[in-house]
Amino acid sequence: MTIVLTPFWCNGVQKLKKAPQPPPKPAHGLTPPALDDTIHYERCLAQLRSKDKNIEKYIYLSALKEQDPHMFYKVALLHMPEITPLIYTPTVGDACLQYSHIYRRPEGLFISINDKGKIRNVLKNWPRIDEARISVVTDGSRILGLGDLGVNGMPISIGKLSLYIAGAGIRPESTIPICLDLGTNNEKFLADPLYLGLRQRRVSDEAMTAFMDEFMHEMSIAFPKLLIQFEDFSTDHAFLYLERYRNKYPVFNDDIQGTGAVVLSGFLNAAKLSSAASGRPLSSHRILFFGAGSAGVGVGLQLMSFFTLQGLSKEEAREHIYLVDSQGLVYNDRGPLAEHKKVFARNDYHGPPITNLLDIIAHVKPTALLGLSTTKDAFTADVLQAMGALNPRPIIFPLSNPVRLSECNFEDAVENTAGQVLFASGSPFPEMQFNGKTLYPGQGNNMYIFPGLGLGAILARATSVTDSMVEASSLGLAESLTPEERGLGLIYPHIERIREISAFIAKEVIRAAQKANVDHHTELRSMNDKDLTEFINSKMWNPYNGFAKVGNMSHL
Ligand SMILES: NC(=O)c1ccc[n+]([C@@H]2O[C@H](COP(=O)([O-])OP(=O)(O)OC[C@H]3O[C@@H](n4cnc5c(N)ncnc54)[C@H](O)[C@@H]3O)[C@@H](O)[C@H]2O)c1
Ligand SMILES: O=C(O)C[C@H](O)C(=O)O
Ligand SMILES: [Mg+2]
Repeated sequence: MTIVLTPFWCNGVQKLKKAPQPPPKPAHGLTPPALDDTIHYERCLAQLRSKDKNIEKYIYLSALKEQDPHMFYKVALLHMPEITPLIYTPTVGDACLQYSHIYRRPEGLFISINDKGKIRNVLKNWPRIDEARISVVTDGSRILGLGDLGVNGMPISIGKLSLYIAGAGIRPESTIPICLDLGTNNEKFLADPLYLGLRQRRVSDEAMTAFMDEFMHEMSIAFPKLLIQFEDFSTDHAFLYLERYRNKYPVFNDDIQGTGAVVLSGFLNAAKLSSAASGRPLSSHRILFFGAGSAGVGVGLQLMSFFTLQGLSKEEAREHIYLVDSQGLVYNDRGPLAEHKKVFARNDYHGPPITNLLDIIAHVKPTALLGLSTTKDAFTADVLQAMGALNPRPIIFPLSNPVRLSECNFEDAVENTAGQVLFASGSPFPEMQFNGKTLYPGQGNNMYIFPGLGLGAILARATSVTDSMVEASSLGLAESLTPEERGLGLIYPHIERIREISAFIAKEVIRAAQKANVDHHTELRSMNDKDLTEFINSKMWNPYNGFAKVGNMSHL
C-alpha cells in the first residue's frame, strides 16, 4: 500500500519530525481488495502516459507528489529521462506561464514586498522550521528565457527542489520553495484577473535591496542550517545579490555558478575530443559566447579556469573568451558597457561594431560557440556550417531554455557539420541516426550540478559556498563519465545515474569545503574517501517501496 501524507497546510503548524515512513496497513475495507504496490506503480505510469499534453502530465505528477510522494519519487527515479522534462525544463516553463490558471493548492512560501518589516512572522508560519536545509528562492524576474513572470515563477523553485530530492536524496521535508513577490512588469499578468501575485509593477532597486537584506537576515535566524540557492533573478540583481551575500550566508546562484560549473564540465570533455581531432593544444581553444547575461558571463568566468588548468594565467585565459550581446561583439571602444560585461570586453578590436554573427565568427575564428541569448534559431545553417568549416569537430552548445528558445536543434547541428558537432543544449533533444550511427546530444543543464553541490554543502555544514567548491562540483561531474559513456562519445553522463553522480560531486564538494576551511561538520575530515562516500550515501533519502521489484537500481 502506498502512503497518503496529510498535506501540512491542513494541520496548521504541525511539525513533521521524521522522514515520511510507510504507513501502517489501512484497516480492512478501506482500500480495494486487489491494491498492490507493484501494480499500482504500473497504474500510475499508465495514467501519466495516457495524457496527451505535457502540461496535463505536469498537473498529474504534481497531484501524485502531493498525495503519494513516495510513489512520485519512485516513478521519477526509475524514469529520469522521461520524467525530468515534465517536472523541470522545458514543461516547467509552460507551468510557470500558466501557473495562475492551473493553480490548485499552495506549495512553498510566498513573501511579498508588503511583508517588509515583518518577514520574520511569515517565516515562522513555515510548518517544518527545524527540518529546513535547502531553499530555492526566485523573484520570478527572469524565468528561463521567458522573461518577467512575477509570482508565476514559483514552479521553478518547486521543480529545482524536486530534482534535489530525486537527484541527490535530499529529504522532501527539508526543502522550502520560495517565491518573492516584488511586483511584476509583465503587463499581460497585471491585466489577468486570475494572476496570483501583487497587482503592481516591480519596486525600485533601493526598495528591493532593503527587502533582500531583511529577508536574508531573517532566513538565517529562522533556518540556521539552511543553504539558499538563488534562481532566475534578472541579470543585474543576480550578480548584485550573489556578491552582497555570498561571504555572509551559505548561498549560491544557480544561473551564474551552477551553469558555469555544468558548462565547464561538458567543455572539458568536449575540448579533449575536439583537440584530438584538430591536433591543436587545449590551451588554444577560443570560445565565443552568444549572450552576455548572468548565464553567459557566469559561464565565461567559470571557463577561465579551463585555461588556467592548462597553465595559462588569468589574463591569458581572458583573451580566449569573446562575448556577443544584442549589439554585437562586446569591446571597449564600443561605448559604455554594463558592469558584468566589462571583464570580457575586447581591447584588441577598434573598428565599427560587428553585429552579424557570421562576421563575428569570421573575425574570432572560434573553436566553440555557446548560446545563452534566449534567441531561437540564432545558430542558422550558415553559422553552423561556418563553425564546421573552421573546426574538424566544432563545439556548439545552444544552452537557452526552454527548448523553443534554443539557438538551434540537435538535428540541424548534426546535419550542418557532417555529423562532427560536439553538442550540448540546455533543454533535452532526442538522439538521432546519422550515416548509420546513433548520435547522442548532451544536456548542458545545471541540473547535473546543483543537487550534488547542495548535498555536499549541506553535509559539510558549509558556512559559505566558495569558488573552489563550485569548481570541485564541475571537475567531479567531468570525471564521472564511465568508459562506456566515453565510448559513446558522450560529454555528460546518463541522467539515470544522477544519484551516483551527485554522491561523487558531493564528496568532491565536501573536500573542497574542508580545504577552504568553511566546513562546520569537521568530523568528516578524518574519513577516507570510501567512508565519506558511504556516509553520503547513507544520508540520501529514498522512496520506501521496493526498487527491487521494478527494475535494476543497483547504482543507487
Ligand atoms: N543550460 C542551463 O543550465 C542554463 C542556465 C542558466 C540560464 N540558461 C538560459 O540562458 C538564457 C539567458 O539567461 P540570462 O540570465 O543570461 O538572461 P539575460 O536576459 O540576462 O541575457 C541574455 C543575453 O543575450 C543577449 N541577447 C539577446 N538577444 C540577442 C540577440 N538577438 N543577439 C545577440 N545577443 C542577444 C542579451 O544582450 C543578453 O546579454 C536563458 O534562456 C536561460 O534559460 C540556461
Ligand atoms: O532551469 C533550467 O532548466 C536551467 C537554468 O537554471 C535556466 O534558468 O534556464
Ligand atoms: Mg535558472
